[in-house]
Amino acid sequence: MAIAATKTLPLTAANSRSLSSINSAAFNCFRFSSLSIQQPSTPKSISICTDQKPNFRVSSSSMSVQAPEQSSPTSFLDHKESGILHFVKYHGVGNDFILVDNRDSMEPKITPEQAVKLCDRNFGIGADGVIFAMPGINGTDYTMRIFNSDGSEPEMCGNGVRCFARYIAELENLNGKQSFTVHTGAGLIVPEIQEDGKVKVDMGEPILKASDVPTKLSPNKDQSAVKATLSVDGLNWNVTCVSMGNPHCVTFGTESNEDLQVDELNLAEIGPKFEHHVMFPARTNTEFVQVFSPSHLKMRVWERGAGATLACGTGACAVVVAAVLEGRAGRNCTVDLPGGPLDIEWREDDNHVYMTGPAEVVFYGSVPL
Ligand SMILES: N[C@@H](CCC[C@H](N)C(=O)O)C(=O)O
Repeated sequence: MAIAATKTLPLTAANSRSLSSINSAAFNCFRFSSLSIQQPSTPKSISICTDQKPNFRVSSSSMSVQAPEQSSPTSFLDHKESGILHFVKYHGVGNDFILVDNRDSMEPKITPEQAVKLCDRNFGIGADGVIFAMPGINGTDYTMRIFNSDGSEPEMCGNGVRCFARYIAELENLNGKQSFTVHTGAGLIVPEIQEDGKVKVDMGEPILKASDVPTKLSPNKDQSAVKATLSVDGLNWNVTCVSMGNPHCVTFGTESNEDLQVDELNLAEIGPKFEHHVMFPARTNTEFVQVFSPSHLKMRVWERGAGATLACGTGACAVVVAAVLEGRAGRNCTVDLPGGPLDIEWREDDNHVYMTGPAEVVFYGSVPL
């Protein structure tokens, strides 16, 4: 698949609509030729583009740059040529997604096969998944659907829904409203954009009933699979299975080694053995966890349909639920992931899990389909 415009294409201020009001990401703006894209500057080099004051800078001496023009009212996000997919790439602590404006249809603009190609890190844009912003159903403001990088469709994505919230805030004038409702395969999810730009998400209640996670592991008396034994290649792992709408298998260690050193794990070798284990009929995401203190955990993740990623939001939620159920941590934790930390609270009064973390634009682009 030919990528027409990705990270390297020229930029225009015409596409800089309302960025300053919606996030802290800094953008350098360029204009030459008819192709357009925005690209974040280095984090310390702040150049915010607004419709009022276009501000152009060039990072490469080989680029030919025209004088700044007044921004047109047409946004980059409003372009709708047929056969071209406009997207914005976001990441949430390193878990990266291609966001697609699908608000005019309940049919995803690309197929799972196209998603696999776009997610390819060598031959495509590169991402852990593709997320579609769709019209709301059942009285919700929006619907979020996602394809994993292998083309499978999960029920939910925690880092993805934070990116989704920031994307919606960029696409629409929310009139000061910072919170909205999102229908997902995991039910109702409610993100709220905070003043510092981070997004706090009501992730709903965890599902603990083993058959609903789903896992075939023998359930405890209360139907949960907490501190169950999972045999992988002759090694007995202690696992707790939690669904946050999507399935998670959380482990703090094996029978012979209760305290994992997560950096020592060969994820690429053991991850797929958990993902495709016969005990998980819908496959599973797996979190390997190290406990620093009752409020500070560290995890690495092998995701269903995406492999080793830098972060998993639903996974971090499942980890805190499992840690509480196993008596290893309290209900408020910081979870360190390879891409950065997330704050997770499993609230006692409503049984909901709340996740707080960042979501950032990486770049804007277009690709022929
Ligand atoms: N990274 C996501 C989870 C994405 C879905 C997952 N791979 C699955 O198949 O369940 C997150 O941040 O939650």
